[in-house]
Order: sequence, then structure tokens, then C-alpha cells
Amino acid sequence: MVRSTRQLTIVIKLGTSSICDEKTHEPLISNLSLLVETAVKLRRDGHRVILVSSGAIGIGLRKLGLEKRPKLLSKCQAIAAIGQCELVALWDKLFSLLGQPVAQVLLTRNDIVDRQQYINAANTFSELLSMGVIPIVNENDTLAVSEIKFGDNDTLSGITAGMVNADYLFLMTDVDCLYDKNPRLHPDAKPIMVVDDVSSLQADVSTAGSAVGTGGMATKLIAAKLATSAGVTTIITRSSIPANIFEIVKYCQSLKSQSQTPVRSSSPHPRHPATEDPISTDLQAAATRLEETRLTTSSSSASLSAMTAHHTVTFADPATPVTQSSTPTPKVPLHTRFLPRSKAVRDRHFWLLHGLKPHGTLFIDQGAYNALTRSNRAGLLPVGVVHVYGEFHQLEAVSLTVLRKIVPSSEIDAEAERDDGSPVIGYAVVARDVGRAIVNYSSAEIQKIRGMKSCDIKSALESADTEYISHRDNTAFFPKFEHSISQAGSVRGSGDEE
Ligand SMILES: Nc1ncnc2c1ncn2[C@@H]1O[C@H](COP(=O)(O)OP(=O)(O)O)[C@@H](O)[C@H]1O
Ligand SMILES: N[C@@H](CCC(=O)OP(=O)(O)O)C(=O)O
Repeated sequence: MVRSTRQLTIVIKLGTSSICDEKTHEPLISNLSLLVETAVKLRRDGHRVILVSSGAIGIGLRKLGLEKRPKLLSKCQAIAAIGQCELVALWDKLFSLLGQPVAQVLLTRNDIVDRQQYINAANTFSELLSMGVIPIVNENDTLAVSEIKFGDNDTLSGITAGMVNADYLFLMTDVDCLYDKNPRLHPDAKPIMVVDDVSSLQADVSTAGSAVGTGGMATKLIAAKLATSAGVTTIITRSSIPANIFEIVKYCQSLKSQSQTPVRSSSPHPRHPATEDPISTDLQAAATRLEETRLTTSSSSASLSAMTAHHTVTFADPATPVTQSSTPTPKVPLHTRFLPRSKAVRDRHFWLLHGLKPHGTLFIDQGAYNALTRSNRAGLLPVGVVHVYGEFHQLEAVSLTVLRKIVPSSEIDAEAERDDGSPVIGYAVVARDVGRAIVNYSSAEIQKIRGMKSCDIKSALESADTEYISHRDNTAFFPKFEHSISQAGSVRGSGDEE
């Protein structure tokens, strides 16, 4: 039993590989039943549970006696429609045996781009959870085409966890945890126990996962980044023993309460809980890492598959200082734990960053970025915009990118050419994706007023309702340490602008 002084909200994501057999696509009934027992026990312990379930296409393939996914999108969508019906009927049947009501929630990215629809979805989750129901979420594959797709249920589960302000996101899969490389291909792969910053993680997740899964580990890291930014502790662990969730939550809760217990000190200065103190948080993480390093060798055998049973070495980032901890080592099943950010991005900011689909990019200068992110935040003025990329309309979303350097594309690739064979005249841009904004002007209008003082907007445009390209309430920024690493991308422009 997970004893907790407060009710926890726990999102559990189950991938296709945990729902049906990789080759025959037969449902893995024992897996599903164990998951149902665990979810119902969590409910009976007073927690709120959401299940994000893949498997519609896998189950649909089985129903139609097909060996693999057809290439044609409409066929896949039809199979998903057939499979989703069977999948939810199966979940409903299993949960009903234990008297647990469930609800089906199908989402596409388009559903949450609109703020009101996002709020509607969040309210529906909230109502269902307070009625004691377990929502079962999947992407609405019948409607989703690439432009409006989450693309994979890992990302969808990260967004769901952020939307409901969950405490935990469990990404249940067919390996015990995240490794430094794919354990299916590398028997010497080392498990990674704790991750405190997904952006600086060094693990090879480039190889594909199971034959039935869509994103492999790469999309689980995206989900972890999304969820931890919203303050959600994210766990990757094996799905075949769902009861491990109890042990892992108990362990994480005990770490949290340890770190929140004020330390008695003779110092005249009050001590802050460790979670508010970046230095002690680091030490806590490092100490935890050491504890977990020990426990991997001793207690994970129950959850280790034949494939990974020999992994007794844990992997700790050598760059991170590790301190001794005298805390007795608890026995916890093998898992990777992604630590939540202490400054969680929630509600409107979470929606701005992760619900919206950017239609273009505004390159802003460092001064604008500083003004937009300081404590007394400013709105985005034309003077801070140095470049506009893409075509978008008023009130659409854009990415905000801090421009670092512009390099003529010829310096990067002398052979660069367009599809029709003509040479590319343009730039390679070194920039950092820092946030999102909803704009008050179209791309064509911003092109005219970028770099201008606010008093000049009226003379440059036919109508100018506001001096702001984006009001501060319509901008949101990724936590500073989580910016994506500098990326180079070519902007195919006229070449005469900068
Ligand atoms: N660094 C890594 N650590 C662990 N698993 C990895 C890694 N890189 C790739 N994988 C693969 O990811 C798979 C899990 O992803 P996936 O098949 O999409 O599962 P699911 O259907 O549960 O979403 C594992 O079976 C493994 O082969
Ligand atoms: N929506 C799809 C699942 C897509 C997906 O992300 O699958 P997986 O990588 O196995 O979690 C389905 O239900 O088949």
C-alpha cells in the first residue's frame, strides 16, 4: 500500500509492447490484469489514476488477422478505430470485474491548441477523477494526421500529466529502465537510475524499440522532459510487474519527505528545505544516486528480465558529485527516476509551451529575451525582433528563438542547393529555442516593423492596435537550463536582409 498524507495523481502510460504480443498481436491478458489490479489498489488507497493506453492499432491488426501495419494512412486509421473499440471494451471488462468505472478520452493535438478546449479537457479529467473514475486516454488515431498528431502516446502522456498537475508519470514499457544504450542491441548497456536534467542526459536512444512500439526511448525522454518541467516526477520502468509502482512511489515519497524535513541547526539562519536550495538538491540527488547504485545490485532481480538480468552495474554521471549517505538502502525495483523541476511550469504557461503548435519563428535578440524573462516581465516589442521565419497570422503561435549567430550557408556547405538545383542563398542560424508566443501581428506585418521603435509602428502599418508583438501573458519560456542545445538550421532567404 502507498501510504501518503495526501492524495496523489498518478498517470500510467502503457505502450503497445506491453499490451499485445510483438508478433501475434494477441493481447497480453496477464499484463493487463495485473495493471488493473494495481490501478484499482491505488484508487482504493485514495489516489487519482489516469491510464494512457496504446494498443489500438496492435489489437486492430489482431482482430483483422493482419501481420503488420499497412502503409496507407486511411487503412491504419480504420484499423485503429476497430482496435480502439476492442481495447476499451477489454479494459472496461477487466476494471468492471473489480467494480472500477472507467472512461474513454480520445485526444488529438488540435483539440488542445485552442485554449478553451484545453481547459475543457482539463475540466473533464478533473470531474472524472473526482467521481473516482479512471480515464483511459489514447490519441484519436481516426482523426489524427501528421499535422495534428501528438505522434506517440509518450508525448500524449507527458501532456496529460502536465494538464492534470500530476505527481507521477509512469512510462511502463518492455525494459526495466533507461540505459546508456539500447539493451536489446547492447548486452553491456548500463542502467541510468536518476536524471535531474533531461537536456544534459548522455544516453543513446536513437535505435528503434519493439516492433509494435512507435517512439522507442527517444519519445519517453521527450515525455519526461515535458512532465518534469511541469513538476511531475517521471519514472520509466518495466510494465510486466505493475505492482512495482507501489514500491517506487513509496520510495520517492520517502525521499521527498526526507528532503522536506527542516534540518535542525544551531545556525542562527533558518535552513530551507532541500528542494528550495539548488546546492542541497544536487547533493540530495547525488546521495540518492549512490543509494540506488547499491540497491540495483541487491534488489532488482525480481524485475530483471532474462535479457537484462546480468546488469548489476549502475550508471552515474561522472560529472555529478556523489556524496556518501548513511540512509539505509531501501529495496526498490529497478527504474529510472526523472526529478521534477522545482519551479514547475503549470496551467497557462504549460499550455503555451506544450499545447500550442508553432506556425513560424521569431528570432529575438538577447536584450528582448532578458526583458521578457526578468521577474517584472515585459511584453515583446518590435525592437527586439531581428528576424521572422515562416508564415503565420495574427493570434497564431510562434516559437521564440534567441539568435546567436548567422553564418552564410556557403561557409557551411558550399554545395548547398535547392531541390530544383539552384544554389541556396541564405544563412545557417545558430540559435536557441527559448519559448512560445501568441502574436498580435501576422508574419508579413512583423517583417515590416521588426527592429522598429513602438512609436513608428503606426506609420509602417495600416492599422496598429498595440505596440506589443506579443503581450507578456501570451509568452512563456522554457526553464533556463532546459533550452534545447544550439541548433543549426538553414533559413532559405533572399540573402539581402542581414
Ligand atoms: N537507451 C535505451 N534504453 C532502454 N531502451 C532503449 C534505449 N534505446 C532504445 N531502446 C528501446 O526502446 C524500447 C521501448 O520503446 P517502445 O518499443 O516504443 O516501447 P513502448 O511500446 O512501451 O512505448 C525498448 O524495448 C528498447 O529496445
Ligand atoms: N495510438 C496508437 C499508439 C501509438 C503509440 O505511441 O504507441 P507506443 O509507442 O507503443 O506507446 C495506438 O493506440 O495504437
